[in-house]
Amino acid sequence: MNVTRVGVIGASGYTGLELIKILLNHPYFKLSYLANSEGNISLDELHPSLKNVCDMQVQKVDVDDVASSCELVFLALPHKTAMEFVKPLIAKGLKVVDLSADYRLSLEAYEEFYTTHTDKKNLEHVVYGLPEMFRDKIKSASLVANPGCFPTCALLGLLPFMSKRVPNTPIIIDAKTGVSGAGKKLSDVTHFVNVNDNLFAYNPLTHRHAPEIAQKLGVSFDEVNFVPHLIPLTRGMISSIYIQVQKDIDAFSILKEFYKDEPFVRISKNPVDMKNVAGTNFCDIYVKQNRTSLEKGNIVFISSAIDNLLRGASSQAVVNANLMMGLDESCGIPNIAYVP
Ligand SMILES: NC(=O)C1=CN([C@@H]2O[C@H](COP(=O)(O)OP(=O)(O)OC[C@H]3O[C@@H](n4cnc5c(N)ncnc54)[C@H](OP(=O)(O)O)[C@@H]3O)[C@@H](O)[C@H]2O)C=CC1
Ligand SMILES: CC(=O)N[C@@H](CCC(=O)OP(=O)(O)O)C(=O)O
Repeated sequence: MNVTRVGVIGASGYTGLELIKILLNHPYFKLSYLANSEGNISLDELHPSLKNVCDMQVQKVDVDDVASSCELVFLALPHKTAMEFVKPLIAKGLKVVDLSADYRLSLEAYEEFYTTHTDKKNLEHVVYGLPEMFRDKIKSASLVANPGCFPTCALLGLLPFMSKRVPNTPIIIDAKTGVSGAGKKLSDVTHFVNVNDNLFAYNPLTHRHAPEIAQKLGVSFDEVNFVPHLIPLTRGMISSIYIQVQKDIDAFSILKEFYKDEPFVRISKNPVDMKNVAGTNFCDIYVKQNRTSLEKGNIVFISSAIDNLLRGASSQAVVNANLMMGLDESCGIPNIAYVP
């Protein structure tokens, strides 16, 4: 099997570090290029945890250097910055997995919830990188938009039940995330003193991930009631989801059948937790239906858990890269949780 040379731009960030850790152990990807905004620094100066593990240098990003060093590149960059690099990298024939939100939405929704799009051309052929939805398209994609962490967690919980949903009833997603979801930049909201011993909702019903969830479910933004909460832990995400479904369905059987061939979705008979997926690409899902029939149908409670930095970002990105390079999607992907 040929080895593919890969690069990470955004190597100093949280998802960049997770990418590096996975790629260093990957049997068919060779980490060949690392960059951040300033460069000229060794990887172990940026990430002391990698001392005596990897002695690579981190460069200031240069598109020609990326093109001569890699066949595939991961962009672990902030929104807006990512699309500035996608354009020239795709033009040079590289395959790109973009972890930012720049290519996840339609042009109209992106410009409403983010900013002006500067690379409309590549929006036309991008593939949304949720393998359970778009596996075949990902295999032939040159540009993959890696999903957001909340959308990954919510979509995997909701997808099995959308065909049974009572039309025009609300979809309610109450989600909790660890603080690493905000990236390494400092802010008052994510300051230790604000987060420690605390729990609060933010951007209720207006968060930028609601349109991403709605578009992939094929429903309107108004039907998705999404409220994220910040919780005082480093990594992990859990979504408590409520939807109304047709009467007389067997929710557990539907969930099991829907994911029976999926390597990275585990169905649980008990409510799921964050710890059992931390450090892995798994999404664990539990479902419970309310037996009391409403006039139109029953409420179903779905609980889904992921590691926001891995299934919500970096390990899902490497699964997508595996598919793009014709590899088994499980190749090099972490599957043993940080327990205890
Ligand atoms: N954290 C998470 O759980 C998730 C994050 N994402 C998305 O992934 C992307 C990365 O997130 P995250 O790792 O958390 O972010 P961080 O803030 O931790 O890291 C951002 C990285 O981007 C680099 N960077 C910023 N501007 C430039 C530039 N102009 N040129 C080169 N490098 C630059 C930074 O380098 P420097 O150190 O030099 O500033 C840093 O390496 C974002 O789009 C985020 O929304 C997606 C899903 C989950
Ligand atoms: C705690 C926290 O701030 N989390 C981020 C989600 C991070 C993520 O996955 O989203 P993107 O890839 O779309 O940036 C947020 O709520 O915006």
